[in-house]
Amino acid sequence: MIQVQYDQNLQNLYHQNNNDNPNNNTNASNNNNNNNTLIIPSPNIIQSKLPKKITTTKGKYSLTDFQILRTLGTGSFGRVHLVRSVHNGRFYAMKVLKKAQVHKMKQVEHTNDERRMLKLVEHPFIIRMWGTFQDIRNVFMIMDYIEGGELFSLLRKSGRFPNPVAKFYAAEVCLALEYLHDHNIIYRDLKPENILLDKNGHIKLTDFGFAKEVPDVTYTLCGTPDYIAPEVVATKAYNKSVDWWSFGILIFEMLAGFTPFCNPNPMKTYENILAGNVIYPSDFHADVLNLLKNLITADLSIRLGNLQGGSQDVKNHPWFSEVIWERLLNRDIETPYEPPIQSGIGDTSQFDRYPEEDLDYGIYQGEDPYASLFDEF
Ligand SMILES: Nc1ncnc2c1ncn2[C@@H]1O[C@H](COP(=O)(O)OP(=O)(O)OP(=O)(O)O)[C@@H](O)[C@H]1O
Repeated sequence: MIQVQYDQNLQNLYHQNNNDNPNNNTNASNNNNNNNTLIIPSPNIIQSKLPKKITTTKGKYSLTDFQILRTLGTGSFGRVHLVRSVHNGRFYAMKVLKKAQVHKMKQVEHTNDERRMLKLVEHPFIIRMWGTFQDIRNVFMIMDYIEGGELFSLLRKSGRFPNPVAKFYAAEVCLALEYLHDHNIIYRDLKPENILLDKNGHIKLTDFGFAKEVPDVTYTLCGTPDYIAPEVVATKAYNKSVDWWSFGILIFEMLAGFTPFCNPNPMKTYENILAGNVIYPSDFHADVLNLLKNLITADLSIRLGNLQGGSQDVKNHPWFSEVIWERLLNRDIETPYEPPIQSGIGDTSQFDRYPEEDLDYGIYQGEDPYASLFDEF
């Protein structure tokens, strides 16, 4: 395990004097008791809350605009490459999904959802997408290149994070989730692998492969076993509350170095989730213990984030009492860790090496049996 140096003081994140904090809710410790109203999902389909941007980047870019440099990560349906624009010399991440694989795994709808949502969301802690295109075999998404690597890698190198460091990352994730939920988007795949660190050490949520615009409830079983909420495992109707469950698992993992229901066999993991017994390490701070007990709970009438106060209940929890949310949102704070990278040169030192394979990109002639499925790309 490598010793990672953090700035644990995080002076800009926290108030020296709690009275200064406009968000400091002195009743915060009671928030679970006072607001324990379950938000009943509306049966009516409500209007999309996503911004109505008319700009479309379809057709604006093509493969010839980019030089492919190396693989940054692989996924179930393709891979993500570091690429360089031949026009402006800047680096981008290009996610490539194989149409045949996406179709075979019944992920066509999720892939179109991912494109649609990434095109529309705009938030400091969410990845930005610039454009998409396709050839006969693949669909391509061009995103900002986030040089600092995955939070997952930092966590594995560190073993676990000190309380203030975990709190910093959790607070930024909380703002990203709040934004998505305000726009009726459930993220559904929160985990350290999908949280990237930018060159300054701020988070960027990536991989919207399971994100969905859901005004009320949905049923699809998706996510990553260790992080899936019990109502999803039990194939019940669920809503945004599943992200707050995963948020609890994320905080637990950052502080403990492992997830609470982990088992090498995913079926056992699901059994553990349904049984719901969490053994908390004895060194967990009382505040975070209280927060986690109100996030990692199958009881939706007490799960924080799902109550009348929504995300505000989470932000007002005593564990977050020092956080100045406006400054955090403005990135006007010191981060606990700055990835050791040289900015602007496409430094990939924070990413694992993946075997490179022959690429079948850029073929436009021939039969494309999936052409009609990816119209928007
Ligand atoms: N914008 C980016 N900048 C830098 N690296 C990225 C970026 N997007 C993705 N990556 C890297 O590629 C990996 C895979 O990306 P992503 O999770 O989006 O692919 P996926 O095919 O949906 O994966 P999975 O099947 O695991 O869901 C990420 O974990 C990350 O390491």
